[in-house]
Amino acid sequence: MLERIASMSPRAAGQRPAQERVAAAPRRPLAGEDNTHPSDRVLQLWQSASAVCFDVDCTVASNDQLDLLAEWMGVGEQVAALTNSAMDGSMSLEDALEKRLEIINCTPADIQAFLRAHPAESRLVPGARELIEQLQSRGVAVYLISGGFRELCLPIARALGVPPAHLFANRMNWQVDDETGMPTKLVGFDLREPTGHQGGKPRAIAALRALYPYETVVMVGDGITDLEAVQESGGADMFVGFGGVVERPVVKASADWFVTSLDALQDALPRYRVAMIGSGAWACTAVKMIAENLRSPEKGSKFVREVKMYVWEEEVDGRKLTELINETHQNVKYLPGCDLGDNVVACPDLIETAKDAHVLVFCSPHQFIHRMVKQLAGHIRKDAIAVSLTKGMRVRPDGPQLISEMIRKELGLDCSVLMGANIAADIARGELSEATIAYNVLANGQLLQEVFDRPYFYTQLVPDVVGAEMCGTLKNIVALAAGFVEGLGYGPNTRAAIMRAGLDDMRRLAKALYPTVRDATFFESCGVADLIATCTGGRNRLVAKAFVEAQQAGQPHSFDELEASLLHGQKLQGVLTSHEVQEILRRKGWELEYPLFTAVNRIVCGHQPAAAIVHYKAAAAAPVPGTESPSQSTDDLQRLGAIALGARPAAQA
Ligand SMILES: NC(=O)C1=CN([C@@H]2O[C@H](COP(=O)(O)OP(=O)(O)OC[C@H]3O[C@@H](n4cnc5c(N)ncnc54)[C@H](O)[C@@H]3O)[C@@H](O)[C@H]2O)C=CC1
Ligand SMILES: O=C(CO)COP(=O)(O)O
Repeated sequence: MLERIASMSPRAAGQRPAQERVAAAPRRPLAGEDNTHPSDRVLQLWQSASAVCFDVDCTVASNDQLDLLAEWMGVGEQVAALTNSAMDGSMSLEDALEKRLEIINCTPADIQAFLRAHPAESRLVPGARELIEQLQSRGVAVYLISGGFRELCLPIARALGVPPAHLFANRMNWQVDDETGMPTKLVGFDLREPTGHQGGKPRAIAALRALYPYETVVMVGDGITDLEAVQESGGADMFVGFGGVVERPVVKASADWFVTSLDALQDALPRYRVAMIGSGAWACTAVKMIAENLRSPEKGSKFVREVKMYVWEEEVDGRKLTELINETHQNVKYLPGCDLGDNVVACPDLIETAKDAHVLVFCSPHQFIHRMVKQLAGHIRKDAIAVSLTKGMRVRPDGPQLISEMIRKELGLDCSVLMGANIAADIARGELSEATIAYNVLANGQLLQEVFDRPYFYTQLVPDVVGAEMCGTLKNIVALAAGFVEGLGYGPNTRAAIMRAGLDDMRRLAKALYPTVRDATFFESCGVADLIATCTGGRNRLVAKAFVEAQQAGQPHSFDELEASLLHGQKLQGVLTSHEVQEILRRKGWELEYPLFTAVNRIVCGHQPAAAIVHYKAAAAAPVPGTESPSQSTDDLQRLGAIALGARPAAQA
């Protein structure tokens, strides 16, 4: 991720959903060709722009500000003639600026009075603020590059939401009073600014490109100095001529695209497609929220209304599940009774679902993701972004691989995660819930907030993808422990003790495997809140409790049997995760360091009875039948409290 540097950095290349990137500039329009409609190539460049530079006077501000100041000072006509000469190219920019300042001859007090009398908000070109807002919300860097003066342009930048650091303009030179040290008289302008010279705009753009890896830069402006931006190497890739305030024939003839309204540029911005990969209880709840957002009129200019959902096809009551969903707008098997919305389209074809999407939401049980990702490779947009709602990991010979890592590696996409205290069925009913969106690229996290945030679903941004994902993954093991103690009939003290011990294992293991993980992440929704929600209301807890109760009733059932009978097709993640995590602990020789995780795994594997959970340290240290457990030394047992607790490992009892 590229962190924002003084709010100036672009998103990392390839991490922003946008149309396909094109590096080469479009050909110059032929004489007489109609450039008032964008060609495909021009549209492609506009939609893939990583930075857009706007001229100020007569482009985003509805007049030439120096002319307006001159009018205010009573020398309007003389100055306007010089302005037009410079914009048409019949006089050099330096000369025109110098001469105009000489005529205006103002003081700082005159400028302040002028700005008070002409508030910037009332001088914006219609649609300028909205266009800039839309570009910024898509992660496009916006700059103002003016041949005018900073003193006059700053209020315009502020009114447009463009940071001062994104404004390139000339600076007035002031004579300073020797007595007071205050500026008094205008004495020309600072010639060191590139914008004070012919060819200054392409130079300013080249300087930006040297700093940031912008692939496509577009210049928008009304004058000949704006057109220069594409005429020198290192400058912009495309020039949009703007004739909404003044129409200049040379500019119109040479622009790659000529518009008279900024709305035309906004209308041509790409609208993002969102696709959901998964159709279980949480996937359906999430797609319901997404669909609500995509239906709302305010989102219409930015997102495509329809959201495709990949459904693992199966038959329900003799009908295909996808057909049932598309007919009833409900997933009758995994989230019955919940209206997903008429803009959700169920699709049994994974590639068909994902191929056009700019935002790919992964929410399948973790054991299926690797196969899906392999299938998708080479069939998705290169500029898409991904977010994973899946809680789980994969273990490879060289160590663990989180789902977000897998997506990033196999598909080459930036992948954020959304994790939190989110029991699907409760949120589907509209009950208030919170989630953490953990991002690598801030702008992508912000875009995801627009996709997910609902009045009953608040998201918080956290820059710790691995930390959030480790929380979501590991808490499923603790939830099994919580189910065991509940099934055993223990009260709140014991349940809280188990949750605390689990949180401790979670935090230490996350940090041991990924040293960048932040402690603060454990206080977010993805951390302690999800732990509480899952340990008190989730499916892992439910099935673990039933596991104990079945044993106590003398009718033991395996986890697989209980999953099938209690969850009706929904998938338990905790048992698989317990095995995966234990494999990591075993390989690293860390089994005793994480006693709650190890004890849960011993119980899940049948090496310990469920009752051993309340002596989890002893249970973790007990020998595993048929193996040489490294945890059998007296020192280890004493250190872990096994002897102090007086516990006798079940296998030996
Ligand atoms: N249900 C919940 O409350 C929450 C679940 N999660 C996480 O979200 C992820 C997805 O869970 P849910 O949406 O709840 O799913 P689910 O457990 O309700 O449903 C299982 C899904 O897997 C699909 N499936 C079955 N066999 C498949 C196969 N061979 N290939 C591909 N798909 C297959 C089913 O069609 C179904 O859509 C999990 O990692 C879970 O931990 C996260 C937060 C809340
Ligand atoms: O992750 C969850 C809640 O945030 C759901 O957990 P379960 O899979 O145990 O239901």
